[in-house]
Amino acid sequence: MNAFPRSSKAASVVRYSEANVPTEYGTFRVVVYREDLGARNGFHDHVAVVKGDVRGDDVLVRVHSECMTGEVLHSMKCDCREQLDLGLRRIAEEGRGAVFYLRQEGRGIGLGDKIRAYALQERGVDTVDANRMLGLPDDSRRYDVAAFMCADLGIRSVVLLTNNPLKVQALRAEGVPVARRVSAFVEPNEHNRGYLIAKTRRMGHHLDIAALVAGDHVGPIEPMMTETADGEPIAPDGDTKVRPLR
Ligand SMILES: Nc1nc2c(ncn2[C@@H]2O[C@H](COP(=O)(O)OP(=O)(O)OP(=O)(O)O)[C@@H](O)[C@H]2O)c(=O)[nH]1
Ligand SMILES: [Zn+2]
Repeated sequence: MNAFPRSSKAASVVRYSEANVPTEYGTFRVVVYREDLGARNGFHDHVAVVKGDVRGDDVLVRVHSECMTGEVLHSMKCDCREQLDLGLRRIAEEGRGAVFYLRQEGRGIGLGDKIRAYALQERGVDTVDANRMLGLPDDSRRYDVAAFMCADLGIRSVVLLTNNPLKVQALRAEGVPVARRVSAFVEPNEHNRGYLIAKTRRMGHHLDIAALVAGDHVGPIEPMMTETADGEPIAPDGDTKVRPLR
């Protein structure tokens, strides 16, 4: 049995229900993990969207945080919906992997405060400073539930689809072996370019900052990069299991 998660909060998570769900990317096993938030706060239903037999090593995983505006309203202020689609599509292509859909809207501050932050962003404040002006953390997300899901599903190590180095670190801190990172790059649009620049400059996201700032087409160079467990970039053909993004 896997040793992770390390955080004690995951003690309040149970595998609650599961069923097959057909999607436009094929059929996935949808497994709901219910997190008990205590008598006053109810619960969160987090979801593992699973393809194939994920027991073992080097499983392609997208750990995704809820974004109601992007995913439901098709807001163009962020890249969340396209990244969720990318995750499902890539995992369907691999025939094996999982998207963990975590209910931590707005990098953990919730929808109400994310929209307060958006109101500040309308006045020119970037995504990080908007949270700070509200007295809220830059990013208060937790990854213990993702670690719990990995252990429960028999995932021993992951190939993580993300641009966010903190996500890699946070998962490792929870004891999840991240074998390497694969870029979750999606093409920017006129509304989310500033947001992507802020995430790159201020949160260290692995994106092509020069092209973003210049307003150029952001090409597929960076998405073809992968990293070793130590964060060293390796050539895309260094590992044939994960194909470069298109
Ligand atoms: N507070 C705040 N949250 C935002 C803003 N824009 C998007 N979000 C939230 O940011 C989160 C993005 O989650 P992810 O796509 O999983 O992760 P990420 O940190 O962007 O890293 P990637 O794995 O590279 O996508 C979601 O919870 C969104 O609701 C914003 O301007 N302010
Ligand atoms: Zn979003």
